[in-house]
Amino acid sequence: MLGDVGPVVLVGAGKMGMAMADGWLDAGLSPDRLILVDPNPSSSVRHKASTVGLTIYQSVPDKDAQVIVLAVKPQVADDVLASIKPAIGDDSVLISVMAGISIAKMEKLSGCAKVIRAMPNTPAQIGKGITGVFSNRAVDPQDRMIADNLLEASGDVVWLNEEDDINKVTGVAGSGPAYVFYMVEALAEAAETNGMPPEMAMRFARQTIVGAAGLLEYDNQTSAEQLRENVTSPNGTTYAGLQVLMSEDGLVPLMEKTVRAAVERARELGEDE
Ligand SMILES: NC(=O)C1=CN([C@@H]2O[C@H](COP(=O)(O)OP(=O)(O)OC[C@H]3O[C@@H](n4cnc5c(N)ncnc54)[C@H](O)[C@@H]3O)[C@@H](O)[C@H]2O)C=CC1
Ligand SMILES: O=C(O)[C@@H]1CCC=N1
Repeated sequence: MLGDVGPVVLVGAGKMGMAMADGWLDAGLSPDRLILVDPNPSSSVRHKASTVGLTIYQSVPDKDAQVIVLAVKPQVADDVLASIKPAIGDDSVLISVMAGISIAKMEKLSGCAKVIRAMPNTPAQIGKGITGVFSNRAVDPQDRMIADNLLEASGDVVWLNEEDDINKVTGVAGSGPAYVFYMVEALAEAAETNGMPPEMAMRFARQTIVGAAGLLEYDNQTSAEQLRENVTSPNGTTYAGLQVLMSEDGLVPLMEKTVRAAVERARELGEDE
């Protein structure tokens, strides 16, 4: 699927960058068309690169790239945007997955005309991510197709109407996997409080979330609400538990506060410009 794409320069071979790179390689991107740039790659990334035949560069090679993907922390955005200039040609497309950093800032500091903001999540690593995407006007249908090909290797892709929508996607889906992993931790902790040994508590909590997520995927015509109701016997145990979780100060207001905090932080990261 990605046989004709590249060269793709991935700047930042960290958790998100490598999650996407795994998807691209699985989708047929040739390792010699993927250029990793990271001055400080982890040992697992170095191992992966040598296994697959990828070269890791200290800085961006002085050669026009078709696509440059920025997956570094927003805090180093200024330096990194200035450093990618040697790889930018007239037709290069810059795709940033950095939370908060605006298109205007990226245009200004990198000099790249075609800029796309994308917000993926780490399930990209197994092709089950979802990515929100927004581009500037210079990005044409051909560029969008290339971006779609790359991003679809990570899972679903949703093009957004406004740049601020990226901040909303960040708070819901970019950060969302962490909320679910924390739910596993919380469920295990509650199991322990109710008398289960720690190892057994984590085993039951983790597999319960894995199983529930699997059911959402397998039974994708059935709403989450219906799947919940399928578990809930009248006046049974689930009903008793949900009375707490669905109460006025239960999960909905907590989740609203959680997502609001993440969305506001995404907006703040953009304001530090
Ligand atoms: N981790 C996640 O779930 C998600 C992260 N993001 C975004 O992805 C970006 C990266 O986040 P993570 O992968 O979690 O961070 P990370 O810390 O795992 O990776 C960042 C990588 O950038 C490298 N780096 C630092 N300075 C560099 C430079 N000058 N040139 C090239 N590489 C450099 C680091 O050595 C590191 O390997 C952030 O902007 C974040 O907002 C977006 C969606 C989800
Ligand atoms: O925590 C963060 O800032 C990044 C963006 C979305 C997920 N991780």
